[in-house]
Amino acid sequence: TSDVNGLGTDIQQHFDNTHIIYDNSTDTTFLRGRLLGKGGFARCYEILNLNTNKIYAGKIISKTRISKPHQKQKILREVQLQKNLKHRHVVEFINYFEDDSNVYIILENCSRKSLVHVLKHRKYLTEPEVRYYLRQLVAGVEYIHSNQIIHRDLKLGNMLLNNEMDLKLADFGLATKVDFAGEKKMTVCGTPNYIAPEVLQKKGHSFEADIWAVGCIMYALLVGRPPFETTTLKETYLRITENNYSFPSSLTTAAKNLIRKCLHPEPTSRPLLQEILADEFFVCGYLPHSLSPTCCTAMPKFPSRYAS
Ligand SMILES: CC[C@@H]1C(=O)N(C)c2cnc(-c3ccc[nH]3)nc2N1C1CCCC1
Repeated sequence: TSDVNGLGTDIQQHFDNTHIIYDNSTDTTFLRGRLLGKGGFARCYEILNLNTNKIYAGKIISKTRISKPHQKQKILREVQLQKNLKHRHVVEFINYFEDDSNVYIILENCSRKSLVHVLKHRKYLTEPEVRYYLRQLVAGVEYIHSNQIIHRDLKLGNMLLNNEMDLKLADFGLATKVDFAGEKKMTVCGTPNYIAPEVLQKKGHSFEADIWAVGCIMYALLVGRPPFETTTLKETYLRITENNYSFPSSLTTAAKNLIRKCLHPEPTSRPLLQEILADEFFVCGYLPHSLSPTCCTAMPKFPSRYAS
């Protein structure tokens, strides 16, 4: 490809001019780049804004896939929930527009993908790394909860990393807005990955369901697999309702204690987000304020004075 707009061929490499996307609401032209993956109805691509030469991530949903009104409503709800959120650890919503064939959701690019990819390379992470990621996750969840939003699908695949290794909370496809204090949601339309017992049992759920997921995420990062994973969904759901999980001996007491608190079967007995950050696990261990990108593929060596 020729060097268009002085971008340099290193960036141009993923884009060709056979897929031009035009947003007439902002008179912006994009080039569609490489496929990043699929999420629900959407096919996700890297896209290049030709007006600014900036790269974004685009969720492109064919209108044939959302022909039924409730399917279109679901997309519009996701956009409604995400568009007003502005926080360092929540994926930035850039724009939403349509053309005759597709609906487009333009989002911040997170070039280092998700913690799923990190764990694929690393198997499991060191405690300092888990503190680093969890602190940012909790900050992002604190922000959305303060905006009366429950994410309801916190999982490694929705914890994305930008080029600077900042964690960004993604995918509000199962999220919901709490309309009044004390409101309990009775259903989720979709299947959360780290689903809390009260959601499974349809006993009414709220913000505490996200705390349960934080506990599952912490376990998965330290152990390399989720706490309730089995070969069948039915068996996994049985273990969740029975609160049946165990720790490998490799985990420290502080880590086990915090996970246990987050995975309490009684939602109101789980810690608040502020209490998680004040927990012994965070306070009595090294919390790096930055992480090298090499941590995506290789175990870091922290200065020995910061043992664990
Ligand atoms: C667009 C959907 C989703 C997402 O929400 N964002 C913000 C995102 C950003 N950059 C990326 C990205 C990956 C590699 C470079 N950028 N990916 C994102 N994803 C992925 C795409 C496939 C599954 C989830």
